[in-house]
Amino acid sequence: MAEVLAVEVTDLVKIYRRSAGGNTARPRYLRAGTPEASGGPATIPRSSRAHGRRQAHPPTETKQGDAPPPGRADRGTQTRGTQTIEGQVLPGGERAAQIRAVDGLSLSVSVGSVTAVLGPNGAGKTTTIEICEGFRAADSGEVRVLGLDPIRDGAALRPRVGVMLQAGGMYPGARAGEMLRLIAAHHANPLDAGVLMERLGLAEVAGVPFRRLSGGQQQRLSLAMAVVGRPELVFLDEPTAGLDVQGRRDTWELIEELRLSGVTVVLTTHAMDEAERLSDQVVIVNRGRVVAAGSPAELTRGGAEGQLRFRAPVGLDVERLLLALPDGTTGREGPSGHYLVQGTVDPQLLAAVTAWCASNGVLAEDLRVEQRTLEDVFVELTGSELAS
Ligand SMILES: Nc1ncnc2c1ncn2[C@@H]1O[C@H](COP(=O)(O)OP(=O)(O)OP(=O)(O)O)[C@@H](O)[C@H]1O
Repeated sequence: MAEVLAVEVTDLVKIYRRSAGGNTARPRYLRAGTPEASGGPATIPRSSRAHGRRQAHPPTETKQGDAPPPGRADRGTQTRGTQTIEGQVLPGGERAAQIRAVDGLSLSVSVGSVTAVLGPNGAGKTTTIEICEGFRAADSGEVRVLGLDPIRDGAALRPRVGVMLQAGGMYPGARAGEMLRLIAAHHANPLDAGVLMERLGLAEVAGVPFRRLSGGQQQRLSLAMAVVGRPELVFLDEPTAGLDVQGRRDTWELIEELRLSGVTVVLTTHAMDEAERLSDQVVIVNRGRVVAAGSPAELTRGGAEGQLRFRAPVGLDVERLLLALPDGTTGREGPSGHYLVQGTVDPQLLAAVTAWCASNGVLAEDLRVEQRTLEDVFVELTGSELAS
């Protein structure tokens, strides 16, 4: 029997266009903000979160100077950060840059599963999620959410889908408890708002206006608003970013409960432990494309059977070390003074590494055998380190 998919994205492309004079339009949260997406009223966007939480869309890596000057080549392509940026001269001589934020991305999410979307900053995660939420239009590709088109069928999807944005969708002056009850009132069978506030450690700030909540409290409230309507599917964009230990735990427990009750969860995160612990499927995105997808076990099973790690003085000649090891063994230094050797880890490999160190006067400290981790896979595929 065919697997039932909650989200299906095929060959998605999203290009942001930036003219020299201005920014690309932000999503129209007034028309489709978090509460509205959950069946609530229209909402007011905030340009940024308090307490350092970043905007839904930070300034792009593009500078005005990236576009070629008039009279030279019309187009120039370069890669900056994680995105491809194409300079372009518009008719009339205005300079523009195009950023391929999403570049042929495909993924699918089974009903009742938890999917974690990982990727370096600027990889295209939020853009993809916002297209699935119906807040942004794609340039091309196919998106189906619960079998429907997120924009055309937005009205039908709103009561069924919960959304937690990175920013936006809140009335700054409304009290936390009022706001949650308001959203709950727009749903046929909501969770008890008071109980949910209690669960997420918000009971004591129920009477505090949104703008006076701490960053972590604002985030917990956003999560509560995404789930209060008992959605079938929730999109959570970095749900634990900036939360304290208790906040992370509360959020994880809630996500685990959602999964147990059959809710499909799609979340973005930079935290390895979160992805590993919560998700049935991990999707790694880099430069607007999916570079790997599978369960944490499937992703970490591939490649080397194991690895050796040790600490030693910075700048060892890893090439020479590898010449002394069995064929097929790979290795690198990174971060400085930390060495990784990957291959078939057996007593011979261990002996060869220690023999090479001994003959080169190197004291290998903290030498240990490890299994490949999700972070190793991530670094291999994207070349970037995840924040933990
Ligand atoms: N409104 C916009 N206008 C122009 N460029 C944008 C806009 N929104 C996003 N971008 C650019 O598109 C690319 C992908 O951004 P996106 O927010 O989807 O990445 P992300 O993977 O969610 O990153 P992060 O981990 O930092 O949240 C980045 O280069 C970003 O600067």
